Amino acid sequence: MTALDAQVAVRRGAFALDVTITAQPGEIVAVLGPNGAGKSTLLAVLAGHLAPSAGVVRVGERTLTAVGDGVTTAVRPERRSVGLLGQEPLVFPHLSARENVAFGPRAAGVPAAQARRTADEWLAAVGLGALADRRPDALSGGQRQRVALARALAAEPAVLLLDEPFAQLDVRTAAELRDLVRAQVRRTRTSTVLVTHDVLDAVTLADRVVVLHDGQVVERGRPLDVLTEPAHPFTAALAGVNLVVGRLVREPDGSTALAGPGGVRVPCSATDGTRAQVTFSPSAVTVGAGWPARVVDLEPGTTGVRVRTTGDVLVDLPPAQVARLGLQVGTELRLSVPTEHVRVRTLG
Ligand SMILES: Nc1ncnc2c1ncn2[C@@H]1O[C@H](COP(=O)(O)OP(=O)(O)OP(=O)(O)O)[C@@H](O)[C@H]1O
Repeated sequence: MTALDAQVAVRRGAFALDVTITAQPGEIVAVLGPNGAGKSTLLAVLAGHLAPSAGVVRVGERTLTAVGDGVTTAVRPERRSVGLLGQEPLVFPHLSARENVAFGPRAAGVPAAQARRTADEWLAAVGLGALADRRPDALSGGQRQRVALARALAAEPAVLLLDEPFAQLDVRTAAELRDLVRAQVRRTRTSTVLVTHDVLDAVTLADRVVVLHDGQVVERGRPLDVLTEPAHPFTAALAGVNLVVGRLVREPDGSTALAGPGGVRVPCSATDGTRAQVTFSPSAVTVGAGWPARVVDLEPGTTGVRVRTTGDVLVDLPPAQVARLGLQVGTELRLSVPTEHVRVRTLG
């Protein structure tokens, strides 16, 4: 099996995508980003549906796409050994599950009986051995997605592209399918790129993540590292932590704090004078003393009430405390965070 190695630039009016991405055999690399970040554009280039303005897509020794220096290589999508699993299962409605999965091997010239056997093995591998004769409309959404996964992998692609494949599934089915994808990608050692909005996909599946924002890579690394110490507001929001960028200042009592927008002052142990960012959990914020803030909105949180305050700082509070403080939009309050809950990164 071979690794994916791509360097892609796309210019489309005001939008510019610049990404380098690699995926080793059996590795799952998640591409995270908000709407319009360029995730689908990247997948379209990897799949061969879109020519980049410049760049190279290689799978092992094979060059699938090369644009630049007057050279253009563009291997057609069906010849790239790239499989795709999207939100909607890619299955033929008029074919049985077995015929759907056998389609790839048949198209590659495998004799019918052997292709059927391969299909049955794949259907067993995705837990659908007993349903091989059913057509897609007699299967549940999760089962159809299993057929689509089996179909994509039965063609033995070097690279698998996953485009939010769990988005339409209920929580339980999505969890089962994640397990299945992980197991099969590892078993077949397929280099895999997973595009998703969902942080759960990144933490449960990805070996590495690449975060895209406005077409640019704003961070990359192991999911745990990126989510523990996010460097970009989008990733901080995904990780459920506050991120404040500002300047480190000395307080009258000699301690150091980060002075951020909207009067936010987060105590932290660092040397003053430089630009820095701090991250801290909404549940670490205490109400009573500290910087002056105002309630911007309140919404139900997973463990209580999530209060958004000026400076875009989120505070998670138990409902009883919200009631006791009489919090509503516009209420003025003072906030603080114990230094030990604050991570500081100087920005130079
Ligand atoms: N066919 C197209 N023609 C022109 N511009 C396009 C086209 N498709 C996408 N765009 C633009 O390219 C940019 C990137 O879009 P893309 O669909 O790659 O983002 P995305 O990260 O996949 O977003 P989403 O999560 O909403 O699918 C956006 O500014 C979008 O408006």
